[in-house]
Amino acid sequence: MSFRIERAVTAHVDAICAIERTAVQMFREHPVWPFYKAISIPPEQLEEAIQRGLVWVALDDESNEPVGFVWLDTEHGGDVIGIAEIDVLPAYSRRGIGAALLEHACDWARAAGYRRVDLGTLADVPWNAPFYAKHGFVTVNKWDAAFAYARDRDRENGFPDALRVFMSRRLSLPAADEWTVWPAPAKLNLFLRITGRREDGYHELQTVFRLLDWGDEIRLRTRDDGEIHRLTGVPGVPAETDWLVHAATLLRTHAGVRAGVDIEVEKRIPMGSGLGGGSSDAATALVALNHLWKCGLSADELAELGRQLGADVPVFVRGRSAWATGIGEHIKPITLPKRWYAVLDPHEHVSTETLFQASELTRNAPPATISSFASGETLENAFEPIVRARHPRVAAALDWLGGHGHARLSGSGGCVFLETATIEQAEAVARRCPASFTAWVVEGVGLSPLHRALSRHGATG
Ligand SMILES: C[C@@](CO)(OP(=O)(O)O)[C@H](O)COP(=O)(O)OP(=O)(O)OC[C@H]1O[C@@H](n2ccc(N)nc2=O)[C@H](O)[C@@H]1O
Ligand SMILES: Nc1ncnc2c1ncn2[C@@H]1O[C@H](COP(=O)(O)OP(=O)(O)O)[C@@H](O)[C@H]1O
Repeated sequence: MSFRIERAVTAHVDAICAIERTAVQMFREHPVWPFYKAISIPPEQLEEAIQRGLVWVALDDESNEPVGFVWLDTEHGGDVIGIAEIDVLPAYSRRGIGAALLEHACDWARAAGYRRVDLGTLADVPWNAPFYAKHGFVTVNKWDAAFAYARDRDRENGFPDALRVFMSRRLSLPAADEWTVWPAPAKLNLFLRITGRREDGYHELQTVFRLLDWGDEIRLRTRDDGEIHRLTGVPGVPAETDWLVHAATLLRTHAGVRAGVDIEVEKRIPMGSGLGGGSSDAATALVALNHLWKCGLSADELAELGRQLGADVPVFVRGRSAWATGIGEHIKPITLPKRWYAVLDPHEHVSTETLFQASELTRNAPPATISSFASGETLENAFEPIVRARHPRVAAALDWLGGHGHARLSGSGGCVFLETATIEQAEAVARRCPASFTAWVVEGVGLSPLHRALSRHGATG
């Protein structure tokens, strides 16, 4: 039997839950059984982890069905990542599938700049602690402050503490000629008002950019020959027009760099959706390559290069949820409460340029204030009436979501969203989403995942 490891997709959720249910039967005779019997993987949490690219499956090459999986957990924070779960169907054990999954996850974590992988397991089960020990994990003092988070979670779950052992494996940073992995987060515009038009046709606006803990994944590997190659790309976007390539080329020229780069992208942010995917990809290329190529450009210089690429690029370069004015380039970081979002994709490409040209667009709105936004008084999006009139599918998505709370359009659309105070509320809305739309749940963040990655990779900027 041969197998391959791939990123899990939403369609794998049921199979993964079934693998876990089958694998747990191996503990029937173990004192931990009453606990394991009572809990199982929450499918919604698994789906969110899959959408964030944190789950991989081992697929049987013949059946193409998952026979094992590994799930990483970023809750530890800083440069530490956790293994939330790893399971292989008992019928497929002793074929190296578990080891391959473990190595795959550790390789990804290393490329993403993580310096340590932690896990909690059972000391006395041969396929638990001894298996991890064979793969470079060492048992740590479980009372160490670094494991307080894991101990708390065990306590919340009622896991019998005496059976638990925590293990860690150190990871080295990728060498200069190895692949590195960088996030390109999406954004939502929590409101958008147009206050004027400049002589060059660009519009003066006010908006709040909320960065999300979800987005595209960019892989970069520097080259000595100065060439910029996009190896896997954005469907429907040729390399010559890809913002990633534009950003890399602009930085290389501006900073007089001799090196080049290989680029791969895993596109998750729908294009032309108002979630800023192209702009964020460009910002990630600028910020990550500034580090990898050792250009030494300041955040101001990078943001200015970003502005030359597009109005939305600077906020992603700065990496903070922000109040923005000008054409979107004057950015003031803003502290927003912890919130989740149910985001709906009506599968409608909306042209930003066409909307900005619409005759019915309100271009002379009075300026709003941060306090009018914070009080909930200013939450409108100037594009919404026009998008509603021109794009019935987006209107239908707004109407459906509006049945659950205050539905909003992001940027020029077509994605729409609803803000909630708890993850469960967002999940409850996403669960009921009609099949004609795609819904998912994302968390808003203050600091961009790109900048967290930059710190992990040892940069200060
Ligand atoms: C509407 C917003 C809100 O965040 O986002 P999206 O819906 O695109 O995500 C942005 O303002 C979009 O920014 P971005 O997508 O970077 O715009 P650009 O590529 O610079 O410009 C695309 C076109 O939109 C128009 N444009 C853009 C920004 C702006 N402040 N005034 C404009 O008039 C210009 O006609 C330009 O030709
Ligand atoms: N790396 C990229 N990712 C997404 N879109 C890109 C990229 N490079 C170029 N584009 C082009 O930019 C257009 C706008 O993309 P995007 O930023 O996703 O939308 P929006 O501005 O609505 O948030 C796409 O339709 C696509 O043609």
